[in-house]
Amino acid sequence: MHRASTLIQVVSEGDGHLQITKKSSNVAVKSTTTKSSQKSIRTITIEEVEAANTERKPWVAIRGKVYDLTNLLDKHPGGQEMLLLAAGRDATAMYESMHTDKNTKVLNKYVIGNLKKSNMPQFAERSQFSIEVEQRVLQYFKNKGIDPRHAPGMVIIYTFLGLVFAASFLGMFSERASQINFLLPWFSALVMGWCCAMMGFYHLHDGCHGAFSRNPTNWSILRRIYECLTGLSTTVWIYQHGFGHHPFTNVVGIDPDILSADPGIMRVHEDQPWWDFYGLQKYYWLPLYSQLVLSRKCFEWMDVFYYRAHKNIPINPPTWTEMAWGATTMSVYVAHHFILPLFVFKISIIRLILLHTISDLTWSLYLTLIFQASHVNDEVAWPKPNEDGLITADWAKLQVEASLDFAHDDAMTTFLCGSLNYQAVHHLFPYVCQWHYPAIAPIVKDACKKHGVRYNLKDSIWGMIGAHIKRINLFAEPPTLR
Ligand code: HEM
Repeated sequence: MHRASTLIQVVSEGDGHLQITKKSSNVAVKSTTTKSSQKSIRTITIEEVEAANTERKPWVAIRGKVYDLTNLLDKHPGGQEMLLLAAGRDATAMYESMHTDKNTKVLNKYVIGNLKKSNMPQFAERSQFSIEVEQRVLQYFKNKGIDPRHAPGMVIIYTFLGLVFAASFLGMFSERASQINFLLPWFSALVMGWCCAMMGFYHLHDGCHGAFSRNPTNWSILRRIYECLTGLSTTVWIYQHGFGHHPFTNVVGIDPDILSADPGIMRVHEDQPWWDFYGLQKYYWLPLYSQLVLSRKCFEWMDVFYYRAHKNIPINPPTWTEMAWGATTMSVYVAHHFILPLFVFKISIIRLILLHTISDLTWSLYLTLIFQASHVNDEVAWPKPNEDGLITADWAKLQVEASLDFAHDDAMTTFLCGSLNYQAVHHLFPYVCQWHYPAIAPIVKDACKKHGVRYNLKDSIWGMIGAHIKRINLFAEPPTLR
């Protein structure tokens, strides 16, 4: 949960003095101190932090301070890999959404300086709502005597999806399946697409958020299973989703999950300038959503190895371990997705391409509709930083208000959406296992009611999809006509 303290910006002055500016939601206090009175503190630029993004020099900036994580690498309870992915950037919002004050006390041992100026938006001080909702949710787990990540029942779902994958794979490619019914391989391709989307909600989501058990090895196992079976990179997903979308939900031009670049593929917010082709978005959004998986399969490894960035998010140089994992999981994927069907099951290349296409289209549409619709609609908030890069509301409030929940208490919808119908709860507590969302949602809703935070909720999934289509159609009109 969010652990914001007073914002501190330290700006080095040419005369050897440090100018320290403290900002809170209501006050701005200025004080000046000399370098000699703060011997260990030096001013570090964001460019220096960005260059320190490797195992040999892993720095990170959080709330105006810069930390050297070298001595934390082997001790981090969340594992070395996660720290190395986060290094070389201002990771304030991501760090605060996953850690507590207790963790920050440990982190303070590694401070090496003050950040001159961040290049990422900063959120306002923590509100009473943020403090209370966290305390009450953690108290719930304390009363139950369980860790928020503890949910052994998830293994049943992971295994079930693995079995569906195996069955649909055989249905798509084995000779026996087409002998049973000539339509069976095509139906199996649809099931395979659904299953891959579901593995995105379960294996990928839980593994990358570290939301299943406290053991980073288990997170890694989930990630590698997903990569082997689907051919997609979980590393890119951690950058896009974990370091981009979650900390900066719905911030136009910053949240990489929302199609809001200029010129972007779609226009979903008034701050995006108008281009004539947006007039056609009410026709092309569906085909656009349907190609997501294919384009990711084709291009995302280039983001890691060639561009070293995914949209606006810099990607760190991959470690040897990461490269070895990438090579292994991709080999497994190519072996079972292409070599086995072509050379063992002896199906034609055209048939292989058609079956994969059906599977990928189903997968893309299922996944994209759910994650786009729950953030892109008229009901949610669209936080906007001011000229100083400050977002004046607190992070926790905006996480709730920038999400649209749907179909609470419908267990089947919860299963089919990987609990993302509890989107606000997921955003507030990304490290809590999804198994617990239905139980903690009433606590969150009650805290929202008490503190006047808007909780957006639709009765059914169709209500949410309807709200999404309405927004797409609205922004397909030139601004002057609306
Ligand atoms: C900016 C990047 C990060 C920094 C600087 C950081 C730092 C820390 C620190 C200092 C601690 C306390 C260590 C201790 O008590 O000895 C901690 C704990 C932890 N971190 Fe991180 N971390 C980062 C990213 C992550 C990520 C991306 C994850 C997982 C996805 C993660 C998962 C954890 C977990 C599970 C704990 C234990 C929490 C607990 O005490 O209950 N961390 N981290």
